[in-house]
Amino acid sequence: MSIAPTIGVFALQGDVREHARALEAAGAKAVAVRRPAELEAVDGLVVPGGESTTMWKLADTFELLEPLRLRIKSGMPAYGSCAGMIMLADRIEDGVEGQQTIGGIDMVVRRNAFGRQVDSFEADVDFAGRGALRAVFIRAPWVESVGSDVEVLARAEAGDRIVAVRQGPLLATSFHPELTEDVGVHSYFVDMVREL
Ligand SMILES: NC(=O)CC[C@H](N)C(=O)O
Repeated sequence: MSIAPTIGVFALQGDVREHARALEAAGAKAVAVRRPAELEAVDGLVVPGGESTTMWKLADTFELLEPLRLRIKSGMPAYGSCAGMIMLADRIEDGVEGQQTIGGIDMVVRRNAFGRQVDSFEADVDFAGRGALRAVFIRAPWVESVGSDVEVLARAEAGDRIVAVRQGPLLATSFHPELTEDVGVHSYFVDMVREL
């Protein structure tokens, strides 16, 4: 039996508790990450749903932005949902002026992309070929384009929109699996952390 990996949840903003619960249900030990020393101690990190502009500003103020970039550059597994997907994108569209991300995934993510049509909706998506998963979208971004090293794991809107991607140890979804009972995406991420 493998030991439970310790997975941090970026906890300066966002739906931290929901991710912690899903991670524990998927067999990990979840801890809150608010400072660089806490980041040092984790095997992987979740960046939750919330508001990416606030996350960026708080990460900068609490001197966590550079440590996050460094750990991701050195190969720490990370998973971002919704605002967290925006935070893991190398490039964003429709950000506020000067908005920065942690980066790591070679993709362009459009903020609030679905939001212009409807603020919030649910849909079944086929995640990583594992069959239908109920996906909750809340003022969600979509992935506008990806680099050649990025694997597309899920699409929505009849295949038109990329809503889940993976690049090596980095995973991102437009939707919020932490808001449903299905821990499939968190289990997939916990397995990624175990493998690395
Ligand atoms: N539910 C969410 O995480 C929404 C993301 C938000 N629209 C942002 O730009 O950060």
